[in-house]
Amino acid sequence: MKITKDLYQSSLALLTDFYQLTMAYAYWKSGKAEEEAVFNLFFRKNPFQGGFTIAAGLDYVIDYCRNFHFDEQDLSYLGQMKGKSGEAMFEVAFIDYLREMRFSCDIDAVEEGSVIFPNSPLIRVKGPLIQCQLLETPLLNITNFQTLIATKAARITLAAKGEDVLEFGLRRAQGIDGALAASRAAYIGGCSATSNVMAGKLFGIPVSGTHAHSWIMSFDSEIEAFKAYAEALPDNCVFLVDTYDTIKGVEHAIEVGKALREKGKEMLGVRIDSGDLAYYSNRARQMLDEAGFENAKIVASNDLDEHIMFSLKVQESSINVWGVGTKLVTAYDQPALGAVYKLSAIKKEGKWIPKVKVSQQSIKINIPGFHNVRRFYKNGVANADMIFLENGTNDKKEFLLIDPIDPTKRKKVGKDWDSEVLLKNIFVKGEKVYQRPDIHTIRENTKANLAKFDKAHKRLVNPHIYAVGLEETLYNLRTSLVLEAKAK
Ligand SMILES: Nc1ncnc2c1ncn2[C@@H]1O[C@H](COP(=O)(O)OP(=O)(O)OP(=O)(O)O)[C@@H](O)[C@H]1O
Ligand SMILES: O=P(O)(O)OC[C@H]1O[C@H](OP(=O)(O)OP(=O)(O)O)[C@H](O)[C@@H]1O
Ligand SMILES: O=C(O)c1cccnc1
Ligand SMILES: [Mg+2]
Repeated sequence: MKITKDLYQSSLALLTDFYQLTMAYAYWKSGKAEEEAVFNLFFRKNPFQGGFTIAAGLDYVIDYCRNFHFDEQDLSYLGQMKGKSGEAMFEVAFIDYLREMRFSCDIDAVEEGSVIFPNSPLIRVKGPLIQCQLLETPLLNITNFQTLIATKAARITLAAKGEDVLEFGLRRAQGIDGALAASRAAYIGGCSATSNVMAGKLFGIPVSGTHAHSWIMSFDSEIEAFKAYAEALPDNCVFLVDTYDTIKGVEHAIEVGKALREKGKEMLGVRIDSGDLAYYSNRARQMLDEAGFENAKIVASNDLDEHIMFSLKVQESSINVWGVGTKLVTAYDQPALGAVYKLSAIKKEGKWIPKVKVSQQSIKINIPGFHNVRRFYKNGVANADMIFLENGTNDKKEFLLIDPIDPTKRKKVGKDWDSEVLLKNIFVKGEKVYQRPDIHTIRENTKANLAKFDKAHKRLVNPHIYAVGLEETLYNLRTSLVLEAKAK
């Protein structure tokens, strides 16, 4: 995909918070830069008050890491930075160190399109402390947004119950980057196509589109406009019927549809963009069916989201293609996922030392150590996720999972149950070992992965909480580290 290279033609190493560089410098000065560390990227709450989250953004993360280096322009920019006293902020020897720095971390991550839950690691980075630190901001930037949008798209596609959702968000998206990443993530989440032509070109996403009111308004009458459009694009006729009067608009579409049919072409459908979408879609369906256009689709748009779509389904509307823009690509009801990136262990004299950040709020206490996630299935249905220490006691017959926030919530899973480990090897010592699936496969995986979960976790409001617990050994380690830290 090479989005970074195609868009910026340069290094993205400075796409970070300044404090990552001040820490990087201080790590280097104090001789800690090359100490080995492990960081985990995770979020604390499913977005949109939902019951699941869809991972996205790994492809960008891979490109970012592979391209990770400071080029001469970056270095001269850093070299000229001055502190308050007017002296150079960073020593020349540090700038030289950055020049030679090459990405050499191990990265394990859940694949794009995976169903994921709060507190589980999404990405685990192990490597020189300085590199792990510098990756914090860009990895969060990429993952927070794409995961959020893929999740919103998955909710919207669930509400569409198998019908096509077209992503129409470009005009309302958060800038150029936001639009491109949103179109990509929306496709991963389940949308069928985008109106964003550049996203189509860059990512290979199907592109689709109808026409706007301006097309109709540029003619003296609606019928003339439909006829001219049919003349120009006989294979792409979805007529927007609501510019003046939706019912008359459908009549005009039928008239032009009949003329098209005489030429051996078929009208694809109509689009309704205002008014009561349930009422008008049902009227349009009836009129189209009576005129022999049973296969013509009814596309609806106008500030749709999963809740309005759910309601339109309950109202038995006849909409069968959903155009969704603003509320999808801006993640309208929750503008950030809130994922974080925390140090969980550091190696001292060849030994991993687990680390916790203590907080008054137990939700903010991170999970220490070198951990991974295992998903257990019962009769093919996902049952619980276990966060466990990779080098811990994993040879038990059954595992006790303890909720990281409320330790009274516990659950047992059998070792012999079907299960899979969610973090996959992506990079080993800076070398990519992961074969990226193409974007269509990722989209299919999202659908297949969601199908493994009970519908109680997928309902739009008040979902049943899916169990994610710390394996007992890890829970005990975390508790003892917290008590130890509090005693300090
Ligand atoms: N039957 C329906 N049930 C629930 N929501 C609906 C229904 N029909 C339309 N909506 C939604 O109600 C909102 C209507 O918004 P608004 O009043 O701004 O549009 P409008 O007046 O119909 O059209 P416009 O202002 O674009 O001409 C939209 O979000 C739309 O998706
Ligand atoms: O409503 P969204 O989910 O964002 O979908 C995209 C919208 O963009 C277009 O019109 P635009 O909103 O530009 O103009 P309009 O609202 O006046 O129709 C289109 O007709 C949709 O209404
Ligand atoms: O193709 C469409 O119908 C379209 C594209 C962008 C925004 N609204 C509608
Ligand atoms: Mg609009």
